[in-house]
Amino acid sequence: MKAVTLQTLKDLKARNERFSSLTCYDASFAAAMARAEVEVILIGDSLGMVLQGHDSTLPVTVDDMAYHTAAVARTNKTALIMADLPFMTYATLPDALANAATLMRAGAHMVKLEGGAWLAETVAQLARGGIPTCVHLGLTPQSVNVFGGYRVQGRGDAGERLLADARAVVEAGAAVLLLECVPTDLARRLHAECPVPVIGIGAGPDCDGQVLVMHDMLGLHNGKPARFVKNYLGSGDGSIEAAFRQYVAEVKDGRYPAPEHAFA
Ligand SMILES: Nc1nc(=O)c2c([nH]1)NC[C@@H]1CN(c3ccc(C(=O)N[C@@H](CCC(=O)O)C(=O)O)cc3)CN21
Ligand SMILES: CC(C)C(=O)C(=O)O
Ligand SMILES: [Mg+2]
Repeated sequence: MKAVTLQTLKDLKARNERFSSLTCYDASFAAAMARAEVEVILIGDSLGMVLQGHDSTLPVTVDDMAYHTAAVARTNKTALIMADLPFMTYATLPDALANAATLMRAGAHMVKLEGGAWLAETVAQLARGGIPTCVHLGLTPQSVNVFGGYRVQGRGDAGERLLADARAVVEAGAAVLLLECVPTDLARRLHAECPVPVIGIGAGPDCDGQVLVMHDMLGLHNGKPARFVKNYLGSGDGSIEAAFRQYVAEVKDGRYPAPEHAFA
């Protein structure tokens, strides 16, 4: 696969073609994802839960994120590499710029931030400084204590507010949007009007890309998996690489996500 850039994602969107994304935190899995041609790798702050064993993403630091981003970037030279800015590391503009720079130096090609319209100035300043952003909307796990749990977001009036947030950050220069755990109809409406690529997780099929936490799609989770999770281990020859390949194929041909992976 040729190296994936933001332009690649724009070209795929223009042709209404789907692309795949998985979280990844280390060099060996990153190499397998290169072989399986996963287009976008996310070094997610979910590493606080799946690697470190915390019960939320809040304890994760920029140094944690830089360590895992560097490991991934050493062995995967083809995916577009996106890294999460962790909890409270972009609450002020100077912090956002300095912390995003740390992740870019570690090997990220773009950073992801959770929030809405209030991020507009941050997104604009990062873009001016040469750092593309993905804005994560809907179920933003860094706000789990505000939500009171990991629950579907954007039902009813909250859906209109989410659309307004999306418009504000795109206007400010967000390069990509990520929609987590929102009703399929809301994702469809946003996707229909959005000029930049939209990645979904638990947002139904009408997104440009899909993302899953790697551990989830390999069947490793503590307790009940979220509705959007599909286990790909056991695909093909049973290897981890075959699981990645099957996921990529199913995202591209629309078999994933099926209605049972989405919220009506
Ligand atoms: N392993 C893992 N997978 C993830 O997808 C993930 C993490 N960790 N850590 C950070 C966040 C937390 N996320 C979560 C966690 C739980 C649900 C969940 O259980 N959702 C319910 C929604 C119930 C409802 O409101 O109707 C579900 O049934 O899917 C969703 C996303 C997504 N992220
Ligand atoms: C669930 C995805 C979108 C994420 O932000 C993460 O893995 O941290
Ligand atoms: Mg995250």
